Amino acid sequence: MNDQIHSGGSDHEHGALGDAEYAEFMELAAQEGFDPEDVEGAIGEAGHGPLPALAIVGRPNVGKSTLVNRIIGRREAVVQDKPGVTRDRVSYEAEWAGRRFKVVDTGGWEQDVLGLDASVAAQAEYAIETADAVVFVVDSTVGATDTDEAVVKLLRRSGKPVVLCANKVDGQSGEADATALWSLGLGQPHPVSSLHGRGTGDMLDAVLEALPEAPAQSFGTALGGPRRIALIGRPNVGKSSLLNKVANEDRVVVNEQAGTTRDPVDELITLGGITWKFIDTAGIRRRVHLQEGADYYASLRTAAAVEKAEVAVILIDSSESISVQDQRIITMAVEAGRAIVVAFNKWDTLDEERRYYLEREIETELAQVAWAPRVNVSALTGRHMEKLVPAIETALEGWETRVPTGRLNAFLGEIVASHPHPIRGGKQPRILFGTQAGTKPPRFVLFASGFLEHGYRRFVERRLREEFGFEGTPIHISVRVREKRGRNK
Ligand SMILES: Nc1nc2c(ncn2[C@@H]2O[C@H](COP(=O)(O)OP(=O)(O)OP(=O)(O)O)[C@@H](O)[C@H]2O)c(=O)[nH]1
Ligand SMILES: Nc1nc2c(ncn2[C@@H]2O[C@H](COP(=O)(O)OP(=O)(O)OP(=O)(O)O)[C@@H](O)[C@H]2O)c(=O)[nH]1
Repeated sequence: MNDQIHSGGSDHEHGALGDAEYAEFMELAAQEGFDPEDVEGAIGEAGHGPLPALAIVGRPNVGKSTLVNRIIGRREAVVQDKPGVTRDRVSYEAEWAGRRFKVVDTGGWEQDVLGLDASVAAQAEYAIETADAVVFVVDSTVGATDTDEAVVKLLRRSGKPVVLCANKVDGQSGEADATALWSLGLGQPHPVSSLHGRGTGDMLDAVLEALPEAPAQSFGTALGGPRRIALIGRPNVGKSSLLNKVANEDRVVVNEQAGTTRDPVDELITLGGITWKFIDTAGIRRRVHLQEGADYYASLRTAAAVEKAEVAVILIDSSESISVQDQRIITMAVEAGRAIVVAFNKWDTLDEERRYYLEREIETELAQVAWAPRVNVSALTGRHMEKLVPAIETALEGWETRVPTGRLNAFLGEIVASHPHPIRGGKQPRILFGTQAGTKPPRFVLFASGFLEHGYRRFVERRLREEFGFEGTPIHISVRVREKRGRNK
């Protein structure tokens, strides 16, 4: 029998809405003919804070991707891209028994470039760094291998809760193979068939027990610790130099082996009178790269740093053309929903001509973050270092901005009146009302009488930015259509 993974949103999250605001909003939605449960679900979905993260770890071919697909409730393979390339997207939202969490997929990563053990160790390391709990998948038809044993050591050392998935137990006869995995010393093996869904429900129940309600690294609040910055960019753009410059001291370069547990990698640095936490500075300072798979490790580190940060400072080498790799890094930060500052380094090297071309490149290549504050700096000369902190503050401010529902609806009413959606098939879809259900980054839910075209959504986003700021932050807009109950987008 198949376990039913999606159980529907039945929790009572109000998102960023206050109690009175929420009650008023629900009344409005009911008047307009929306199903209250659907509206509540939409607000809960858009309004949630950072979700706890569950990583799926295991050797190649044990069935990680199949399991991820099953958990997130999708039939097609998650990972169609070739391994070896930076994967821009590694986490997916999932829900089980009314609880939401992120699933971090470590399948399909770079197995040809790295040796098997190195690749699996890197996955495990990434998972340990970013996850709140881990599902360790073993192919029970094969049994525990040396590679599996090595991963177990890493997982044990991390202290993170681990749920052992004995996969490929497609029927009763496989149960004995699962039982044999007690030998790994990770506690009870959960017999599962990711392919058919057998046992996944019981395993997910165990996962929910292991997974904290909120991530260990919840976003800084007024009371929380220092704001967290990820300083990211492709190799050689000047990350170490910039870090040294802002910290005003020379640092020891640390040589690290991937797959070893590291000592503190984050660093507190006081800038502009405020203490900030720079994430994974060890990775930044690391100079001696492994020859093979260096890009792979670099991108894993970047992804991990972005996961843990609130704001990403993306460093670009302005002396060189903006590359696909720069764009991938930007996409990673945007998709993770982080506040973003773009810093153009090595400004001291620019002549008139390069400056001209750089402006053109920015227009064409960096359109996806046209809203991010830009600073032109030189880690070498110290040029404009003092502009970094204000830019970071601006981005964080945009990231945290919340527009009250009343004000938002006045604004939506105006744009609907002045710029109605084009008529399609004799009908004119209208935005009826909306609310900003979440912040960090801002998340809006619009309720409409019909499908809103992509171009119109873009227009609404542009107008939202003009009206309310949101500098330096991605914005999420989801749309609920009245006729189609329970459908998003
Ligand atoms: N019989 C059986 N086969 C399974 C099960 N889960 C996965 N498989 C098969 O095992 C193979 C590998 O599955 P994937 O999900 O791609 O494995 P992976 O661990 O993500 O592999 P990498 O992406 O290489 O790391 C596929 O042919 C799956 O169909 C299962 O529960 N039972
Ligand atoms: N002219 C100039 N050179 C710079 C500047 N910032 C860094 N560099 C040089 O660029 C090179 C790379 O700098 P790093 O700080 O090592 O770059 P990184 O991004 O940390 O590099 P990885 O460790 O490979 O990721 C070094 O030779 C620096 O001296 C700058 O503002 N101007």
